[in-house]
Amino acid sequence: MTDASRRTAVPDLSALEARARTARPPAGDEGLVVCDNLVRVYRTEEVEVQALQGLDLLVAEGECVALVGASGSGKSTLLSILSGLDLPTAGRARVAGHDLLAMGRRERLGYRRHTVGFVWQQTGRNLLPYLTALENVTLPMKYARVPRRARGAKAAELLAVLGVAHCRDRLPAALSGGEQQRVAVAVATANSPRVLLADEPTGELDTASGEAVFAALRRANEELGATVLVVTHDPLVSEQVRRTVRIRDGRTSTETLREQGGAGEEFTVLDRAGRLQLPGEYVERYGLRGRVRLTAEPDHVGVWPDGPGAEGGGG
Ligand SMILES: Nc1ncnc2c1ncn2[C@@H]1O[C@H](COP(=O)(O)OP(=O)(O)OP(=O)(O)O)[C@@H](O)[C@H]1O
Repeated sequence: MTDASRRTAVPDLSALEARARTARPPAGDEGLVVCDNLVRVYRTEEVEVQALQGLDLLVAEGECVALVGASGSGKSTLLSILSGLDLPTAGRARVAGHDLLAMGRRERLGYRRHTVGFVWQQTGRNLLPYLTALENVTLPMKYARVPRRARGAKAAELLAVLGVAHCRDRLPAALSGGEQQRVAVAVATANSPRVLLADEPTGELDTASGEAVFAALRRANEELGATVLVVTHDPLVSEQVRRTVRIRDGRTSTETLREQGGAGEEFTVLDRAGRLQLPGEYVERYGLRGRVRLTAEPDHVGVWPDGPGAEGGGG
């Protein structure tokens, strides 16, 4: 088969682009967390910051996903939106059937109480300093009107599952940073949320404490059934989860999928409109600037630098 005939045997690029634009996953197979072209613009009097610039993300129920990316790439902004604390400027965000852009006050309160749990990086932000570990864990259940006896039993069980039963009657000030974060995971999972969000939960900890906190997040995922999204700069965390999503300039750019104990395979994310971000390393290596030439091959798409003799010069 000649190169030319090979090229005509596959759909041309505009057909592929049109197909990607209209592609929608079948109803009911959407994933527990769905972000579609999510935009968040912060406006102050002097500046406008586009923290999220059309971010797409699909997370299935039961996954444990690490979100990584350079400082300022939009990770915390995404987590704030998913937690129901912040509102996106445009796009679509659904979590467990809740439309995060359209929720009223009551639904938002219920969402934050029952559907999502949150662990912050700063240990002091997660726990009330004047309550013991056990009391901290029972508090969200009190707001959710769980009967008193059931609250105590569930809180004690959670602390045991997360390896901090010995901390139950101590105030946060009498706990190590790692213990405080594990108690924070217990607080965040007290009302059995479908989704547990954690923003750099091991960021302030030494390696051993970080490992213990990550083990607690894993337990929340594997034993308590929460879908976990964890923002992290910690390779210890990102290398131990099956799926790591990299955010670059307010968009999901690459994903690494890893089989247990194995090396990861990196994928680039294609959004629903057919757009993708080439890794900076490839852009540099092949001198890709401004316009590039695309070729539709039978089993792949080639990207070529524009310019004389470009095709065949490396793509
Ligand atoms: N309240 C705000 N007002 C204005 N700009 C903001 C606000 N919050 C975040 N930003 C900006 O939005 C962009 C994304 O910030 P974000 O905190 O989401 O990034 P990040 O990836 O979590 O960074 P880091 O890893 O440093 O925590 C940054 O440029 C930041 O300065």
